[in-house]
Amino acid sequence: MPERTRAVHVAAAVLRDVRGRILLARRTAGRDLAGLWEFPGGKVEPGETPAQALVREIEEELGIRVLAAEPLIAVPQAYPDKRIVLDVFEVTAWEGQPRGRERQALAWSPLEQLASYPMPPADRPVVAALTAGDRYLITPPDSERAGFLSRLDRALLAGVRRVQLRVPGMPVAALRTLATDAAIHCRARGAELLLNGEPELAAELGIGVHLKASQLMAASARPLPAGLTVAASCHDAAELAQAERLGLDFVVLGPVRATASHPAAKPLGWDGFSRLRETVSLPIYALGGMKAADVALARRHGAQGVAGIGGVWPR
Ligand SMILES: Nc1nc2c([nH]c(=O)n2[C@@H]2O[C@H](COP(=O)(O)OP(=O)(O)OP(=O)(O)O)[C@@H](O)[C@H]2O)c(=O)[nH]1
Ligand SMILES: [Mg+2]
Repeated sequence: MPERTRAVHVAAAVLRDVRGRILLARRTAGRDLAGLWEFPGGKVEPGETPAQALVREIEEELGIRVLAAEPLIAVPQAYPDKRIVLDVFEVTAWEGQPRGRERQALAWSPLEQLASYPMPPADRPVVAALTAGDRYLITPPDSERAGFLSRLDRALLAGVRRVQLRVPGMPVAALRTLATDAAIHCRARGAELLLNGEPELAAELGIGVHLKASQLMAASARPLPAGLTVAASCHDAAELAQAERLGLDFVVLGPVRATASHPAAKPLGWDGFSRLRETVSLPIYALGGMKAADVALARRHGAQGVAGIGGVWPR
């Protein structure tokens, strides 16, 4: 595939019924990716904005009129024969009753069953945006224990659903105690805790693990059983490919911007982030100079959201 093939821009809709279920449509025979389930929508035509294409496609495919929609996530994805940007909107108001006007099957899926529908690769980050947290908090290296747990509680109250406990150099006994306490606080708020770099201790405690890039590249299989989250730090296409091959749940990719903590690393920028994002279908958090206020910007480049130490914690 030529490096600079222009991406096909696709507008697609998340429609929710009164029970919060999400509408999926099945791609009909004879088209690419036939039989897979997708978010209804289609290609943006010349002269149209993505929002206009959304309204037209949803009318054509479902016979309803979109009245209001907000951007959710735009996923750049490379397929063997083309590149697309899957630009997904949350439709917040519409008129009419959806029906398959192109003989496509429709299904209303509860959020927790979305991931069980076979979908195209570009849809995995969309499902993750609908079901997983938009911020991935990484603990500061000097986490002092008492102060740390109350700070963690504040973050959980602010809606954080994923936390990585990273305390370089802490002796394993102290780390076990801190991780146990942090896991209890996270669980109480429906959040998950991942332990940086210590798969054995994570398995013992029944929590997830976050692998360093070197551990990722040395691994030949997921270090934890299914049901426990495995994530990793990635910086390039080779690390992303390895994470996808091992079936990891998500990764962080960066640095997107220059950071004081890693002054030597060359920043990817958002364009660099997008070009790497499209090579895999893993959910990815953007790392490096991120603030909580950058979530929407990150999602416009196909990230689930932002990961970070300083800027992402509530003050
Ligand atoms: N609508 C839609 N398209 C998706 C999704 N995921 C995904 O990879 N795509 C890809 O986006 C591209 C455009 O979708 P489409 O075939 O619906 O385009 P369209 O409605 O304009 O139809 P047409 O070209 O058959 O007339 C296809 O290559 C499709 O495989 C998704 O969730 N929804
Ligand atoms: Mg379509």
